[in-house]
Amino acid sequence: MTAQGLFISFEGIDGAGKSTHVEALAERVRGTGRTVVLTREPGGTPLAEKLRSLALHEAMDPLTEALLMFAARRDHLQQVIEPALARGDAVLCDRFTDATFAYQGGGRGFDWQTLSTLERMVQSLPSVSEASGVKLRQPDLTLWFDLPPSTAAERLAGARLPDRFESQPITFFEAVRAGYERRMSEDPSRFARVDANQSREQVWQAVCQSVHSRGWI
Ligand SMILES: Nc1ncnc2c1ncn2[C@@H]1O[C@H](COP(=O)(O)OP(=O)(O)O)[C@@H](O)[C@H]1O
Ligand SMILES: Cc1cn([C@H]2C[C@H](O)[C@@H](COP(=O)(O)OP(=O)(O)O)O2)c(=O)[nH]c1=O
Repeated sequence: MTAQGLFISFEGIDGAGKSTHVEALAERVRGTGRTVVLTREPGGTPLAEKLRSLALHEAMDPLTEALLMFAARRDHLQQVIEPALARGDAVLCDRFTDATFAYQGGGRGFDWQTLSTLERMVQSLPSVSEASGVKLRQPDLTLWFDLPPSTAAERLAGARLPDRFESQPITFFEAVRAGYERRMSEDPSRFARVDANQSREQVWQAVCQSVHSRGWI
């Protein structure tokens, strides 16, 4: 019997504090004896990293942007995520599909239903039987680092050079945050909302608590 893989995604607006905790959580999960694959979206494969650099730096219309995100995801799923889960590894991913719904859907106002159609095309798993219907690859847990956009902007000021998304106004990030909220309401049990408006140590405790309560660390 193969061990079951574990898939955890990290989400939130830019500057919410996700990246600060990814490596530490990876270390905790490694401590349970699992191999950890630490990755990110858009990106995670040579092709997807090229698509990332286009999506983050070139001007384009919202449909092109959404298609690039899903094209990068498709390659990432096929080359990295699915093989890792099949081996029984833990995949820790800095952003996944919820970011597309939040940024392209919420932030850009791109059609939610079209994103759902693309999600089904890109993330469907081979069905075990016809009766079992189409299953989609989704994270086992999504840690949503929730922070008011004004606080995130303060944290990011001077921290790094802004890309096409990070240079957006606060109203854009309010809409992204609402996108995450909507996405969580559609599948609440998959999400743990982490109050990111606390000290690093308190946020870390909340992250550990969410993963520990599921028996994974
Ligand atoms: N709890 C916190 N309190 C204050 N600053 C923080 C906190 N967590 C992270 N930061 C800082 O905020 C900035 C953005 O954090 P980062 O982890 O890069 O965010 P993200 O990956 O979500 O964009 C970094 O400079 C980081 O050091
Ligand atoms: C995965 C994904 C990311 N994004 C955006 C969110 C971020 O602003 C940007 C890159 O994400 P991120 O890796 O968090 O940026 P950084 O390395 O600067 O912390 O891409 C989308 O718009 N849609 C998506 O589907």
